[in-house]
Amino acid sequence: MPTDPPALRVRGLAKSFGRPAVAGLDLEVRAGEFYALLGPNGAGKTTSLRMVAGLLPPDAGSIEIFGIDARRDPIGAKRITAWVSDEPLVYDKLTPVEYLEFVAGLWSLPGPVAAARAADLIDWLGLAAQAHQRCEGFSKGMRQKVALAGALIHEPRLIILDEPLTGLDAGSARQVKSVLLERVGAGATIIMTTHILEVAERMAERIGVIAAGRLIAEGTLAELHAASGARHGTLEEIFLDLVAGQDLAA
Ligand SMILES: Nc1ncnc2c1ncn2[C@@H]1O[C@H](COP(=O)(O)OP(=O)(O)OP(=O)(O)O)[C@@H](O)[C@H]1O
Repeated sequence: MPTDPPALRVRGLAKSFGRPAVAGLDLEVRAGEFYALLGPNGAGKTTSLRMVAGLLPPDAGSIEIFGIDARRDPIGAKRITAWVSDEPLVYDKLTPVEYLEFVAGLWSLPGPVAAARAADLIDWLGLAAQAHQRCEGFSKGMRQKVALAGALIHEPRLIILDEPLTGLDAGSARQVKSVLLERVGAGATIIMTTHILEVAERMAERIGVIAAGRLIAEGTLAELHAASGARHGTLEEIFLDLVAGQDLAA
């Protein structure tokens, strides 16, 4: 019986900026999974995900999104993928409602569908009070929420987020987390980088650890604990142990 393809399958992904940033990354994320990608600063997380999202050409390697070869068919891959950067880009002169209408138009969503989804996202992300104000006066956190709503409006199957909770206050972080969990509940797959280990620990089904452009460990929290030399089972202990081991091996 044929098996469904994974949400993401990356093999031998490489990118160098003079020196290697991503050095032969292999990564597989299952359909419907919430996957957190951790790693020290400069480990290659953002570079890897930018290549997956089609924003940066790889030097080598393959990327498949739900079985679509993203290098051969970038448009097909982008159609089912969302990318949310940690530097949100929204159009200052538009209001959140106008911005969502605009993005929905790019995806050719029927008007009533777009309006219903926009209303839900605005409500879930706590943007109702600003829904008709221009984005130009918004804080970084508010822009981040508008950008997230824009990325989700076409109901992508794979949602890739780079540090989505950085700079959000506790209330906004909770709203974003619950929207993400709602999407996973509805069948989407999420890959998220974070330095907030508690978020990875609580939300992700599996966690991958990248160091020096390679995946050095992967699994559930229990599996990572077993693979590390950490005595205690907190993700912080495990992460620091795994990364320290990598430094010695380098
Ligand atoms: N456009 C670029 N030009 C030159 N070097 C780059 C560029 N983008 C990334 N790099 C380098 O590639 C390496 C990996 O960077 P990347 O941003 O992918 O790491 P990261 O794991 O996301 O780090 P952080 O946790 O600090 O965001 C770093 O050494 C970085 O300086």
